[in-house]
Amino acid sequence: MPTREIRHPLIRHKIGLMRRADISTKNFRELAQEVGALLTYEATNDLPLESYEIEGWAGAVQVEKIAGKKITVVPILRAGIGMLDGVLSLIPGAKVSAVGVARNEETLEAHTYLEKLAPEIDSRLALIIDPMLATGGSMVATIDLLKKAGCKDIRAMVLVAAPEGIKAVEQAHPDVTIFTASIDQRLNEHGYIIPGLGDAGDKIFGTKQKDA
Ligand SMILES: O=P(O)(O)OC[C@H]1O[C@H](OP(=O)(O)OP(=O)(O)O)[C@H](O)[C@@H]1O
Ligand SMILES: O=c1cc[nH]c(=O)[nH]1
Ligand SMILES: [Mg+2]
Repeated sequence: MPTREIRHPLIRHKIGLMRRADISTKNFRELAQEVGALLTYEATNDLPLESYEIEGWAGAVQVEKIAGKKITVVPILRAGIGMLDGVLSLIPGAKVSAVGVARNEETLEAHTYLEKLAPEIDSRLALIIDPMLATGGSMVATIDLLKKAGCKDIRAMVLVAAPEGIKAVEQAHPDVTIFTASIDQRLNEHGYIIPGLGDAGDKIFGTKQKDA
């Protein structure tokens, strides 16, 4: 399914702030959660609703609720944790499935080191969150393992995506829609997104190196 770049003014504004080289850990963290929430709003736009009746202040009233779908949010550790509270602020009852994937900084290959999935994951909508989609290796590995566990409806939310990563995910998993706040220009020779955000995990956890 085609990747969706959400060009909402609030998102454009917040991503702009996140690109500053001198941004503080506090501000980067806050903005990652806020953009995570805004992407969640878009990524859940088509969830089916069902009507039911309640007793309102003026008598019986028809209201709506999300029909049937149970949701699991899947942060790709560690940087994905930086968007988790933003997503849960809109879907507070969602179960969280933690997936640990680390990218080898030399080979850029993704290595999965943790898989702690929610129960009945095969009947849940899975919302994967990770700030960065670079080569796409981490995202493809995560979608692979969710599909192996039986997930059928998988969506991915990333703050910034490189065209290379989008292509890799679309080729490996054409049924998965990517929601992103920005499609950036390219990857550099170290596999970092240009203009990008630098190392999102380091910025969220305060382990940022000077030149990252
Ligand atoms: O698309 P890819 O080329 O796989 O790169 C993107 C991945 O790299 C970063 O994580 P990293 O491996 O640095 O781990 P971290 O979250 O612990 O910082 C980022 O958060 C993505 O998970
Ligand atoms: O640009 C990038 C690429 C991978 N991981 C990051 O944190 N940033
Ligand atoms: Mg990192």
